[in-house]
Order: sequence, then structure tokens, then C-alpha cells
Amino acid sequence: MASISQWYAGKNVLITGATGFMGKVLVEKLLRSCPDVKALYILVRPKAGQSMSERVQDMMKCKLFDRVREVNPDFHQKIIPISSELTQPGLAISPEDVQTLTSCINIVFHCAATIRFDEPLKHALQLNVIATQQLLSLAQQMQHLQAFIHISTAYANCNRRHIDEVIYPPPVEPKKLIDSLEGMDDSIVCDITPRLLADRPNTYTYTKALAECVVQQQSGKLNIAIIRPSIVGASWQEPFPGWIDNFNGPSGVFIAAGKGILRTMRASNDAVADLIPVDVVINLTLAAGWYTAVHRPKTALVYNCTTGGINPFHWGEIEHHVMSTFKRNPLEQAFRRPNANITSNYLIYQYWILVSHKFPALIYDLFLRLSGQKPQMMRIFNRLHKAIGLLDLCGPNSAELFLVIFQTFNFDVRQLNWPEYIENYCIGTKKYVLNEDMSDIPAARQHLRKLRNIRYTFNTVLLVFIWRVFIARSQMARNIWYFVVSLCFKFLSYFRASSTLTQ
Ligand SMILES: CCCCCCCCCCCCCCCCCCCC(=O)SCCNC(=O)CCNC(=O)[C@H](O)C(C)(C)COP(=O)(O)OP(=O)(O)OC[C@H]1O[C@@H](n2cnc3c(N)ncnc32)[C@H](O)[C@@H]1OP(=O)(O)O
Ligand SMILES: NC(=O)C1=CN([C@@H]2O[C@H](COP(=O)(O)OP(=O)(O)OC[C@H]3O[C@@H](n4cnc5c(N)ncnc54)[C@H](OP(=O)(O)O)[C@@H]3O)[C@@H](O)[C@H]2O)C=CC1
Repeated sequence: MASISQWYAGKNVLITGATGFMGKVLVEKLLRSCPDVKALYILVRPKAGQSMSERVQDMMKCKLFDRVREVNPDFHQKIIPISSELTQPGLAISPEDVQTLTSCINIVFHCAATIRFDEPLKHALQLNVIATQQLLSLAQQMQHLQAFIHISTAYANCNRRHIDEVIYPPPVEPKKLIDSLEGMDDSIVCDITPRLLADRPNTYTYTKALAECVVQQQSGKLNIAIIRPSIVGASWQEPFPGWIDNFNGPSGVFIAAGKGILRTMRASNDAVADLIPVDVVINLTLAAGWYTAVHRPKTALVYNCTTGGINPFHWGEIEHHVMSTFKRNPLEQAFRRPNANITSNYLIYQYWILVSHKFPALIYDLFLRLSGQKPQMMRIFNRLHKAIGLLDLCGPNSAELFLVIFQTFNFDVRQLNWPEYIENYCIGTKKYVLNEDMSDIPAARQHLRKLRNIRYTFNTVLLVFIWRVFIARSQMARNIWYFVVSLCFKFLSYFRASSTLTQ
């Protein structure tokens, strides 16, 4: 249906979080599929020694924009960066920029957030809740605004068994919490955080729930929609299969498994994974923007954007396809051969952590120390354990997707072929996150063969060593050993004799 692209023609769009994973895909899709969009105003802050303009220049060089670059090499002219630090009063937008935005913006996509699970509550509140309030205040002043789209998460209400497409009462009145925490010492906030979180696993899901409430409370006359994606993964089709640029969520887990670092993970094989490709989320977001602006719903529309309800795939199946892909397309310089298993049993999990993570890390660090290098493997494992520990989230129940199919803005995940998607996802982590060249795969395979031989040699030496120690100490072990050896000899002589007879 062409009406979505047509609707965006001539529109001025404001995007927060445009430098992030989903924001970039949103910018690219708008430029490619809505070529007549007037301008994309993106709120960007200087970061890590780079100015706002340098960051935007870098972003536009990203491979993600290759397809749009082909059709429109001047696409950058449509991107207008606005300097903004969302944690500052007034979002630190200059009065001139406020004037520009309030006079021209037609639609707002609010993607910016801190998605760290271990973010201190005060900071998560500042960015995910207070900045949303401030953006809504700015939106209220926009004279030509037709829709405000807020990106939430399917996990905002993960303390519930069933999640409908409604905004639930918040765990606490946002204003009360903001007032109470203001001026409170950070260490006290840290102490009371677990009690505030109650049945939510982290400050991320807690503050995203508060943000939904703020959107509802401050919507006024705005046309609002809330998008709740589940676990956002690499792209399915657009701009090309498998595009991903970060270690968040499952991507870090896949990479660690592909590098042979991660050998075990605590999860249930039969649990629905609820991954959703980033292009599906963005297509739904743009379609929801159009729908909200055109149909002007009286209350905020909520879209749960997940796969679990209509095309479920399980972590056990994902494990199988991840392992199979990385065996066929190995990552460079793997630590060990990829061989990871998921288990829901706590004791088995702890056993494998000890035997397959900590023990090899200790040996490798010892080897590094002895060869005069800095030990690093234990540090890597500690970070990995922290990350996978934090990923141990409750999953949302099946949620319903807005089941309308558009050709240009496809978000019908019933057509998603999971094995193919997971294969492209893993290859995407290799190409776009680790920047590895596909032509190096033969060398990576050779490296895996070397690791296999090292493992066989190590296991044989270990076995012989243990056996020798055992034999030296036990008469019974010696007897068994002589018995086995004599049995082998008897078999050998029998076969030799029978083969001589048959000649
Ligand atoms: C065996 C095959 C397995 C297949 C099955 C496995 C099944 C298990 C299920 C696994 C997935 C379940 C996922 C559930 C998640 C629900 C998500 C809900 C979706 C959302 O709404 S938002 C997205 C979720 N948010 C995140 O994922 C962010 C999580 N990250 C963090 O909170 C922090 O980054 C973290 C992990 C606490 C680390 O913090 P810190 O120590 O301070 O380090 P930095 O963040 O500064 O990063 C330093 C450095 O490390 C790199 N990094 C970050 N994360 C990882 C990682 N997971 N693995 C490897 N490396 C990682 C990061 O890029 C930095 O690198 P630099 O080079 O920049 O230094
Ligand atoms: N990724 C996922 O699996 C899921 C994500 N979501 C939601 O989707 C949205 C986007 O997530 P995602 O793209 O993955 O997140 P990213 O971490 O990749 O991007 C976050 C964006 O927010 C911006 N931002 C953060 N802090 C500030 C600040 N103080 N001032 C200005 N900008 C800031 C970042 O800018 P900068 O580059 O300057 O840091 C970046 O552009 C979020 O609302 C998240 O809750 C929902 C479900 C799943």
C-alpha cells in the first residue's frame, strides 16, 4: 500500500535516539522508502570526544546506508542534526532550535533511552522518564504535530502473566517518585532501589513502565501511539538480511558462543524466544505513525510487537541453529570450538560454568602470564557472566501484533523463516559487529581444526596422566589395566590368525 510513503511526503520528522540501533534503522528506512519526506530532525549529543556533526557524519558513512546511498547519494541533505542532551533541563535544545522544531515538526518518534539493565535508578529515571516528559512538553508546543510515537518495551510489564495492548497502572506515581528522589543521596537511592523495583527485574523495565504512564498522563490533545517490541534482533530483510551493530540482548550471547567462549547458559530449551527483527519493528513503527496521524485515535494506541504469539521459536532451536551456523561459518580467532548448551538446571549450569568457563580461563591466563603477556580471559568471562546474569529476564506472554500487511512496510512475522533468519543473524554479527571478512572463513576453519587437535592432545595427555597416577596408587587399577591390555592382545592375535587363515 503506497499511502504510507505518500503520507510521509513533505513531512518534517523529529527523531530521538537516531544514533542508536533502532533509530539508525528508522532513519534509513524513512530515507529509502519515503524519498519525498521533507526533513529528518535528529536530536544528537556530542559523545566520546566527538562533536555532534562528527557523529552524524560517521553515522551516515555506516554500511547500513549503502542502499539509500545508491539511489540518493545526497541523502544527508535531508538529515538536520539538533544538539540535545536529553538529561538536561529543556533537553538542552537552544531557543532557536526550539523555535524551528515547534514551527515545523509533523511527527515525533521517541526512541532514545538507556537500555542498560544495571543503570542506576536516578539516571534511568532521568533519561527514560523525565526526558520523555520534557519531550512531550515540547511536542505540546508543536503547531503542526500530527502524531507522537513512543518506543517502549514488551518487558515494561514483565511482572504480569498476560500483557494486553493497554497501558497498565504504574508501579508508583512517576511524579511522586521524581520528587522523592530529587536531592536524595545516590547511595540511599541505590539502597532502596530493590524495594522500589519489587517484582520487576531491573531499573530499565521499571522506568520504561513509568514512561508509558507519563506518555498517557501528558498526552493532552496529542495523537499518541506506543510501540512495545520484545527482544529486538538483527534485520530480517531490510536494508539487507542480518544487519546488526551491537552486543545487546542475544547478539552478545551469539558472538560469545561463536567465539567458543560461552559454553553454557541458563535458559529453558522450550521457552519461546520472542526475538523480533529490527526491520519489522521499524516498519510497524512507521505504519503506526501514519495510522495515528490519519485516524487520530481518542486514546493512545499500544502495539505489542513480538513473535511469540503467532510464529513462536524456542531458545533450544535457536541454540541449534546458532551452533550449526558458526560451525559452518566460524568467527576468526575463536578461543575454543563453538559448542554451547543451554540448561535450566542450576547445578548443571554451575558445574559447566566451573569446568567449561572458569577452568579454561584460568589455564589460558596462566599460559599468558608464563609467556609474558597480560592475563585477560578471566576478565572477559567475568563480563560475560555479568551480562548473561542480567539477561535472565521474565518473558512476556504471547502478545498480538497489528495484523495488517503492507508491501513496503511488511511486519507480518508469520512469514519469518526462523532457521534462515538465525543464520543471517549470526553471519551479520560476524560481518557488521566484528567487521570480519567472509573471505577469511577458510582460515577460521583451519584455526578450528587446530583447536580440535589441541583439545584431542590435551585430553589424551590428561587421561594418561590421571591413569598413571591412579595405577601407581591402586593394585586394583593395575589389575584392571593388565586385564584390559591382555584382552586387547588376545583380540589382536585372534584377528591376525583369522586373517592369515583366510588368505
Ligand atoms: C548458545 C547459543 C545461545 C542461544 C540461546 C541463548 C538463550 C539465552 C537467552 C539470551 C537472550 C535473552 C535476552 C533477554 C533480554 C530481554 C531484553 C529486553 C529487550 C529490551 O527491551 S532492551 C535491550 C536489552 N538491553 C541490553 O541488552 C543491554 C544489556 N547490557 C548491559 O546492561 C551492559 O552493557 C552490561 C552487559 C551490564 C555490561 O556493562 P559494563 O560492564 O559496564 O560494560 P559496557 O556496557 O560499558 O561495555 C563494555 C564493553 O563490552 C561490550 N559488551 C557489552 N555487552 C556485551 C556482551 N553481552 N557480550 C560481549 N561484550 C559486550 C561493549 O560493547 C563494550 O565494548 P567496547 O569495545 O565498547 O569497550
Ligand atoms: N534493543 C532492544 O532489544 C529493544 C529496545 N527497545 C527500545 O527501543 C528504543 C531504542 O533502543 P536501541 O536503539 O536498542 O538503544 P540504543 O542504546 O542503541 O540507542 C539509544 C539511543 O538513545 C540515545 N541517548 C541515550 N542517552 C541520551 C542522552 N542523554 N541524550 C541524548 N540521547 C541519548 C543514544 O544516543 P548516543 O548515541 O548519544 O548514546 C542512542 O541514540 C529504546 O527506547 C528501547 O527501550 C525496546 C525493546 C527492545
